Amino acid sequence: MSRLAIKICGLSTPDTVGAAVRAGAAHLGFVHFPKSPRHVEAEHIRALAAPVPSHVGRVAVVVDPADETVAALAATGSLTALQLHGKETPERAAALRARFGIPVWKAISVKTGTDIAAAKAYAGAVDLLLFDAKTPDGAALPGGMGLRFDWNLLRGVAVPAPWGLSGGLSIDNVAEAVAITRAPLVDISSGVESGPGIKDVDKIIAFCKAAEPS
Ligand SMILES: O=C(O)c1ccccc1N[C@@H]1O[C@H](COP(=O)(O)O)[C@@H](O)[C@H]1O
Repeated sequence: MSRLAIKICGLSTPDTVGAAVRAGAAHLGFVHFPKSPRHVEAEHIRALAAPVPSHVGRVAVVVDPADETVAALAATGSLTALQLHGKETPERAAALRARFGIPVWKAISVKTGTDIAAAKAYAGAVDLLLFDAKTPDGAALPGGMGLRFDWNLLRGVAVPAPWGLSGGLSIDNVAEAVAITRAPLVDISSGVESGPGIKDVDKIIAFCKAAEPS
């Protein structure tokens, strides 16, 4: 069985980037969405990503971005993937991938099994599907709120693309989440924070240990 991939998302400081790399994260996430307490500008992403070893992915998280927004992020030359976390259609996701030549991850907001089945429409259009909990109507953010969905919805499901699990993961529940879903990748943001947008080095280390014990 291949190693579980871990993505630590919402990083905004050099020390927490370094901690995530040393703890064994396969991907680092940088949120580019002004409403988020984790928002970082494109130039800040460039600086944060500069010392990151090339084997560690650098993912920009965006929400229904305009082409100009993606162009500015792509121009940093720092990204290994673009995570679309809004209401982007398969056609829009495919168009961004084709125009900017960056692999695209699509977050799928999940409340029911129907949401998981609907992800099929993105197969072939994106490089990875990320199942995340649906946030309530009118919520300030479409992710990063520490909400989880019923992981049993993914039990035994043959997902038609590379995929990952996010939403409400924590040091205490990640092993159970992986045991139920068999997710090949886990993604966490608020569960390794001491306050909104404040990443905690000790929690990052503990999460990586809990996700991949031994
Ligand atoms: O973290 C944010 O602020 C954010 C803003 C806009 C879209 C997505 C965001 N975060 C993503 O949400 C999931 C789950 O986060 P959590 O672990 O439940 O806090 C994760 O993929 C983040 O990348």
